Amino acid sequence: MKITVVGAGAVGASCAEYIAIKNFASEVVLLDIKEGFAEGKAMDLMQTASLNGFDTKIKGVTNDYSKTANSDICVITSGIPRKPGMTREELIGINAGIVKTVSSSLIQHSPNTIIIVVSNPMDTMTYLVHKSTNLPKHRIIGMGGALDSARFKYRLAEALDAPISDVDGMVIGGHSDTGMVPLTRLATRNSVPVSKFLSNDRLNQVMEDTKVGGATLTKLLGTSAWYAPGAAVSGLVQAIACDQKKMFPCSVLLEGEYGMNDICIGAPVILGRNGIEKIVEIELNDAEKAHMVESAKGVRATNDLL
Ligand SMILES: NC(=O)c1ccc[n+]([C@@H]2O[C@H](COP(=O)([O-])OP(=O)(O)OC[C@H]3O[C@@H](n4cnc5c(N)ncnc54)[C@H](O)[C@@H]3O)[C@@H](O)[C@H]2O)c1
Ligand SMILES: O=C(O)C[C@H](O)C(=O)O
Repeated sequence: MKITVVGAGAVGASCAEYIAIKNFASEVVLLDIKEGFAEGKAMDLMQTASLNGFDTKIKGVTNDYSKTANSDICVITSGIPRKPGMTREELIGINAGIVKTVSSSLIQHSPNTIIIVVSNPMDTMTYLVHKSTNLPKHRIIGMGGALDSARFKYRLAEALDAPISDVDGMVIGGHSDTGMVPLTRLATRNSVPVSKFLSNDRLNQVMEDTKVGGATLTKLLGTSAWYAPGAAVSGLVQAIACDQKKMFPCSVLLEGEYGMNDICIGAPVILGRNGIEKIVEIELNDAEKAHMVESAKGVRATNDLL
């Protein structure tokens, strides 16, 4: 199993590290445009192999796509991150050009690859990859919902004063400060709806804290987060590589599902060796449906900027 990660910055390197530590891939190629940067990150990571007990070979290359040839999965993290006070949508001007060029170069060398898009604004970048390549829809996956759901579970566990392993929950919709749809109605602690333990006000607080999860970290760090994003990407990569048939909310091209067409937005999918093996349609109530419609409006407005 060969995996390429484009962008050896904070998220790309973290993602490569988690993939290696989980020890399911034979090779990870880390590619960056900055001379020597990916080579340095790869060497540093390889020097953790004996300490962390993995055999995955991590190779770094400067913009040489021939070294990515025949990758089973390619992850795109190249592009600029936001600074405090910015929205993800403001990154479109620079990141659209990068994502378009990078996806085309990847496909030239790995025509059968599955692409995972991470660069922001992620739903629009995923849509761009659909529009600018001829890859079938099941081979283009946007990562956002897996991260947002992890943050939702963190906030739920905090509110419940419970271990995170007791908590389950999912965030669908657009990966933006206003567009996320945390499904509080369906969240549980050991199969018991969380509304049994938390007031509506507390649940609303959890929902709002989840939606601004990325912005909160950006304010604290001065740039956007990387550990949880890297771990979330590695989870998707592992589900595909190991044919796990796991369910994650991912940005996926909808063709009628959730009453939407011609948009990439977060919805639950089953991930296995073929990429997106199924889009799961869950029954939403009227408020959740309205939330999804609003979320899609925001994503479409950003798509219109392409
Ligand atoms: N979808 C998500 O949930 C999620 C989570 C975190 C970050 N992100 C996004 O991921 C992107 C990367 O974030 P980061 O913190 O790793 O940024 P970073 O600046 O640390 O790393 C980005 C890397 O991309 C490289 N790069 C730029 N143009 C390139 C090109 N044409 N080819 C190859 N490499 C190129 C840069 O040299 C840099 O090393 C940002 O757009 C950020 O908003 C998305
Ligand atoms: O917040 C960001 O800009 C980065 C990423 O989308 C995140 O949610 O951490």
